[in-house]
Amino acid sequence: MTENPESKNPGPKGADARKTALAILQQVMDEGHPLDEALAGNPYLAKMATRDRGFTRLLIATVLRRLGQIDAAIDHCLDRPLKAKDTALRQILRLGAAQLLFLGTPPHAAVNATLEVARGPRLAGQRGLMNAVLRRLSREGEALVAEQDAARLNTPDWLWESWSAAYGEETARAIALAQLADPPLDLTNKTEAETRTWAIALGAEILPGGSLRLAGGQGDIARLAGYGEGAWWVQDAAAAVPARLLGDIAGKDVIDLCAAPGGKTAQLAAAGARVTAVERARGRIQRLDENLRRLDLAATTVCADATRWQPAAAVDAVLLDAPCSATGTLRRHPDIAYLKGPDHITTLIKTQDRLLDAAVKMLKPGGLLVYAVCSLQPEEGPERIAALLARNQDVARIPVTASELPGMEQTITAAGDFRSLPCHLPETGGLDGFYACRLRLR
Ligand SMILES: C[S@@+](CC[C@H](N)C(=O)[O-])C[C@H]1O[C@@H](n2cnc3c(N)ncnc32)[C@H](O)[C@@H]1O
Repeated sequence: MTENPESKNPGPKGADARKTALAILQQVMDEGHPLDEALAGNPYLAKMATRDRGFTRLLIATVLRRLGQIDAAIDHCLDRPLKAKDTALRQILRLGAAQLLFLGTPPHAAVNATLEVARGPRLAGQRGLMNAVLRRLSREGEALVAEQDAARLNTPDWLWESWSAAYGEETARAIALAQLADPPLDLTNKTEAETRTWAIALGAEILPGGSLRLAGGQGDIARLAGYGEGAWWVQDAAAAVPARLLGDIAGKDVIDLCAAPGGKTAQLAAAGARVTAVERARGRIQRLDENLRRLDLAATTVCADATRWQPAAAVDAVLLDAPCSATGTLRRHPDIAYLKGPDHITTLIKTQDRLLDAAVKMLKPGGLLVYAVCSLQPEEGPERIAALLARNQDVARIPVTASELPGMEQTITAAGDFRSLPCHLPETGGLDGFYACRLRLR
């Protein structure tokens, strides 16, 4: 097959993984549930053998990541378009196509197991069509895929247009292609001095910035060396940068706004700050507390809306990791491309502005604020900062310098902000798309 990052994967023998994949895909694509929630809420997935669970997840992720290519290939094999009401037929064909075109599943296994999913009276009349399309894909699929523009087809128009305008079409293409790959697993060490020790124990690569990188698909991370000891936590290498931009915070009072599940809270606490972590979602605060307990790190946690909450006294620094569209994390959350859209951004930027105004009010004179989002959309990043600087002359940007991010210099913008792209550090497996800006209250 052409330019496939996925390895040959025959999948399990029975149709159970495919049936589970179908149920989850329908929840996401037909009912609009976030993929993480659909995965977590599925009663069969947790009971599957590790290998079958891995295959099910990969199958769903491949359909979502390669949706444009898959749909174009299916449409090519149809004499007339599917009816809008034939949603189950469409999803089953997508699952079959993902196996045939991208997962290297042997054709007879992919076709037979996919048809098995369609057993039962409801889809009985459509099995002939499914069989014909899947068999045609197994014959012509490789040539079809070779002709396709993967970057453009798999990127919805709203993202393509936004990325092309913000970064240029060549970079938009590189971003789109980088988002197709299964992401690596990055870890942040609790103690910088132990980075090499844990890199050796885990067989991990040390990235610029100090994150440890393992291949993706590790399964249960609690089985990895160091988890039980609380030596590290999972955090993309780009997500680890914003907290570092606060510099030496040992002994300082730092507020972490929008804190759960606590990757950045852990960084701040491990750096020796007195941390107050503010999070609106009670369930997520519990997760944050559990994470800190495992890591043996301390922070004061507050369940509150950060746009209204104020500390008893102004602090030295605030880290605001604002809620955002998360379009920088499509390789981990490929559902976002289809569940979010420009309307969401319009709503999110109002919250981001309110959070920024609240965060500035928490600072002592001379205090630092780092604003971060895991979004590639300029409206949620530099445009929010431009708007803040225009309405509040008491804050000024403190540009990030190359000496602060050795080996990651390409992530520093002309204005001195941090802007990572999924196509950065390609030789090591890319980065999540993050934006961060550092400001000081005069
Ligand atoms: C991007 S996530 C934060 C990730 C976290 N900083 C980390 O590093 O692990 C955004 C978080 O903001 C929370 N949130 C959204 N709006 C909020 C608000 N108005 N006040 C406090 N928390 C909020 C969400 O519940 C979510 O947990």
